[in-house]
Amino acid sequence: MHIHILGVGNLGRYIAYSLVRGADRPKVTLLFHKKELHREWKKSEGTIQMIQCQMLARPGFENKPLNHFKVEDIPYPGPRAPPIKHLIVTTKAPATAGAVHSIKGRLSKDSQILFVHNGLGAIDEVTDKVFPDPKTRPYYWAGVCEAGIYGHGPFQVVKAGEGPLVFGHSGARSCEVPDDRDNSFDLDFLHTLLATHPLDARLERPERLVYKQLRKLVVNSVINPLTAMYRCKNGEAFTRKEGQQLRDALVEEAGAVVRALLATRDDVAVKADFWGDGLRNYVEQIAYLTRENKSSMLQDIEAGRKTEIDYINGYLVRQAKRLRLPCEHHERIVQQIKELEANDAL
Ligand SMILES: NC(=O)C1=CN([C@@H]2O[C@H](COP(=O)(O)OP(=O)(O)OC[C@H]3O[C@@H](n4cnc5c(N)ncnc54)[C@H](OP(=O)(O)O)[C@@H]3O)[C@@H](O)[C@H]2O)C=CC1
Ligand SMILES: CC(C)(CO)C(=O)C(=O)O
Repeated sequence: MHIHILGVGNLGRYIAYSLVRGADRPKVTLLFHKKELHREWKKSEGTIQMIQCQMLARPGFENKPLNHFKVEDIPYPGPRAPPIKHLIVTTKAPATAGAVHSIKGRLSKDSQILFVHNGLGAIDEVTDKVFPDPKTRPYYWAGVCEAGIYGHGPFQVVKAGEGPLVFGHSGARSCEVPDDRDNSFDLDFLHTLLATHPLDARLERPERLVYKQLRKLVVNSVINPLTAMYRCKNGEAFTRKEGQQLRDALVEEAGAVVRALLATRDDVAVKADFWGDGLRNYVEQIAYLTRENKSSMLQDIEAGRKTEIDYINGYLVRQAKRLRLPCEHHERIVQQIKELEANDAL
């Protein structure tokens, strides 16, 4: 088994490290899209290290760095780029379609792609811009990662929060439940992912995966922009007085859009999870459990990077427009975050 990783940032490094620590020990190749990565790779002496957060205070007790990786440039330097059979894409949502496009020539119907990113809509872009033809489209998997990972040193990542990687067969469009009879998946790839113990990878049926993606979308659509706007940790998103009404309105609007997206599903219990106090309490619980974290959106704003707002609140706004539902609070917050992006990038 040979797995390529596209998007060699925090999550990509964590997944690459976990794969070679897993029971199957696949060959793992990191795809480098810029020269700086080679410089950093040299500094780390060609190793990746994953440190458990609690071990940071105990130097000498960290996991050993691992050196079982190959690296390859994008574009491939040789005359004929070998095909990629198993790919894990861990770019941020806005970069995903462009990144996959840059290695399109190496992918085919025989390839398996696992996408792991926050938000929704990036897979739709890959389908539209890279693989519009279903006859040549790879088999898609999507994952929701509940662990918290941040960078520490050259190719060194810290696992700050435990959580599984929930994954399953994905449709070519977000929220689409793919045909169960499509069994063209690669059993070895599935087995390798499930055998990757540090990832705590859990396979879900497609409709359950969509449910998990939507729950995460709602959580991110409330916690991320509020923490970015108020420059606060996740815990404060629910404890501060300021913005209480806005927070409740965001939960309510997001719930209504998601319920409409699930309208064709006859699973009443699932739809009930996106109603009123239950949904609000769920978001509050995640804010509490991750209370010491800085959300990824706040981190992006602080670093002057583009955020994933278009794939989180922006996704909800686009769906609300299509379904003719009100979504003014999310629409406004998208604008506010874009203004912050523009100001902080100056
Ligand atoms: N870190 C975490 O704890 C978790 C992250 N996630 C989600 O996972 C996704 C990735 O997050 P994270 O790893 O933290 O983000 P990072 O920014 O650390 O990693 C993304 C990587 O993709 C690279 N990239 C950008 N464009 C391309 C391209 N065209 N080709 C190849 N690589 C490219 C980036 O490089 P460059 O520096 O050039 O931009 C960067 O190294 C996000 O959607 C995030 O929300 C989900 C759960 C947990
Ligand atoms: C769950 C949460 C809010 C944890 O920080 C997250 O996913 C993010 O920051 O993007």
